Amino acid sequence: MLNMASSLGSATSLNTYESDYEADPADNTNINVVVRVRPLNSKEVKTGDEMITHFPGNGQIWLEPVTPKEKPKTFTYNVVFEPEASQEDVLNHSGVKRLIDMAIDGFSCTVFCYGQTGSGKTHTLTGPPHLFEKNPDPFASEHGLVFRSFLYLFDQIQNRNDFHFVLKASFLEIYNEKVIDLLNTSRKPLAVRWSKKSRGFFVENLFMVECEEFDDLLAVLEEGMRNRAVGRHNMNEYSSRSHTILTVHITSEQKASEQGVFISRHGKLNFVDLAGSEMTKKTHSEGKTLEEANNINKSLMVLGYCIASLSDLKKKSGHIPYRDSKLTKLLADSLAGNGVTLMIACISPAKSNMSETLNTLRYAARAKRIKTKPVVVMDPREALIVSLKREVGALREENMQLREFVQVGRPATSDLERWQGNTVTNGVLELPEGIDKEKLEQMEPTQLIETVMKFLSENAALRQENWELIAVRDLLIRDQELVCRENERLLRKLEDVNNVCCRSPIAPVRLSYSADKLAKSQSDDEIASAGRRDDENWGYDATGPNKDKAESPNSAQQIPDAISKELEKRRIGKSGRSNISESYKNHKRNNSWDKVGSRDSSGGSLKSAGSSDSLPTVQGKRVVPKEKKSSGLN
Ligand SMILES: Nc1ncnc2c1ncn2[C@@H]1O[C@H](COP(=O)(O)OP(=O)(O)OP(=O)(O)O)[C@@H](O)[C@H]1O
Repeated sequence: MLNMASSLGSATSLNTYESDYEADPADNTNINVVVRVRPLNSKEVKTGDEMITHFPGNGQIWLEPVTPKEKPKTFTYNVVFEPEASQEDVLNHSGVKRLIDMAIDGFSCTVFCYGQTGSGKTHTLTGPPHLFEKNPDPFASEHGLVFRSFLYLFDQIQNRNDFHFVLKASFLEIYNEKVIDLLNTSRKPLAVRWSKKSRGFFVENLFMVECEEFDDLLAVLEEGMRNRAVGRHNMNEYSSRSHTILTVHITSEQKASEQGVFISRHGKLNFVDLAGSEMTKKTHSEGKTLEEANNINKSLMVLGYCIASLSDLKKKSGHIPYRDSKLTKLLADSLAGNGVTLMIACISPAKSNMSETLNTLRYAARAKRIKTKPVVVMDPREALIVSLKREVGALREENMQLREFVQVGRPATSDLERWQGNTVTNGVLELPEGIDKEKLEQMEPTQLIETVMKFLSENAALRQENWELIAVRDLLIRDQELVCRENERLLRKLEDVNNVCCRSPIAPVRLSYSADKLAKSQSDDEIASAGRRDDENWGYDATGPNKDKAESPNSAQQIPDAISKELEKRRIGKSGRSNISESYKNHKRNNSWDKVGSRDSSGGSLKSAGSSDSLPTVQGKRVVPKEKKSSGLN
């Protein structure tokens, strides 16, 4: 494979290309441009034409200067395919596989071949025309990118078991500025119209063939290839006299819920074989061929203007003359819209074609600067609801985490199921019970607005609830810090008291035990329980002197004042804790959480959170989560 290594094998050019494709498709993406150089043809070899193309690697190509005074002209692209590159190399290294993957995911993708007449555009896309005559051999090594892409497409589709795919194909040509359906033998010109809905041009009444199997797609390719306009001129035996667009529409449906709700995406894969620009003097065109050549050159010129304007940032916001030709109308979306585009610039290596080759390389360099903004094609209503549901899902997740943090408890299982049943998994909308996709499509605009409004208000309510929960969480954190500080202070004091008591002859030895115990208790809960133990030890009830103190060896009267004071303070600490419980009681909720708390007797329930089923106060304000408003779609 002669110089393949220097271009294809050069990791930089390939890696650069592939990393471009791996970028987030939602970001602006440049049109990817690769160059394919055909070998010298027999005529050129016979006339002793020289090769002027050189391949230094890294996606570079340079052309020998015609005169010694001139400098060599160097261009850089994503990949350069040298004359020895095979059809399989083009499939594997042009980035077309990535394009097919994206089309399956719902993007609109286009591969187009550009170049002078006889430079190898048709050869690259479909292979030589004889492949489609009589009984085509499906295993011929000359099959081009389209055939190989179909195989790859079917392979990929078969690997995606969770999707249901519907493939439809159309094949048209633009011949002398008329759009002809290549799958309809009547050859009646079709109109190109603007669709308000899709905000793009489309061909009216274009025949679409549903393709269940690979053979169906192949049949479309063969039929179109047989019907397209081909002519003969001085530079090409089988010269395409028209631009052709073969489109595979890929509709994927993914099951989104057990209720039989599906989310559908509409990807598209266009293969555009442009007719070659020609110098009529060189091709010796006349009569019909001359008229064809003029039309071809005119539409390519408009395409050139569009590409030049789109690649120039200053002009991009201005007028782009898409409407000046049928070709640019139909390619508008691929060039600057929501699509992903790959341009294969085909060139001849011969010195005799130097000026055309230079033109093609300049054209390609300009196209490389164009950015598109790929988006997945989805029903706008579905897309809006998917994004709202995703937001609701995120808020609910946050809400649950916050509830757990403030120990309010998880929502009831039934609530959880209801929520989870309506979340968005892997970008897929799970529509609520009772609403199916068909219903959604039939919804009146007012009904749809109502639905969206419900989602919005639910989002707002959840957000509000989350804010309140955050406030409660912060309060609890502050409270916990205070209790900890109080703890430490008490421990220090108790140690002091212990020291004093140890020195005193009336001090009970057990005090040091209490102090040790307390030193171990870090949390406020432990303080409370340690307090109880001490109280028992001392025969002292936290709420007052023990009734049975007479029976106790350590009556209240025996407690030194300092210790009594400390214990009193401890009750303050305890009451600090119980203040929170009190405020929980004060703010008993009247929403579904109540039920959760009362129903759930496990660790996360309201009861376990301070033996109360109410919420705390924040700066004297009641913190009561808004009663959960159901959107009706949950
Ligand atoms: N990479 C290649 N390897 C071998 N032969 C090639 C290659 N590219 C082109 N050819 C041959 O060169 C000739 C012209 O190619 P092709 O018809 O594909 O050119 P084209 O650019 O489509 O021309 P036109 O614009 O006139 O339709 C064909 O015979 C084709 O088989």
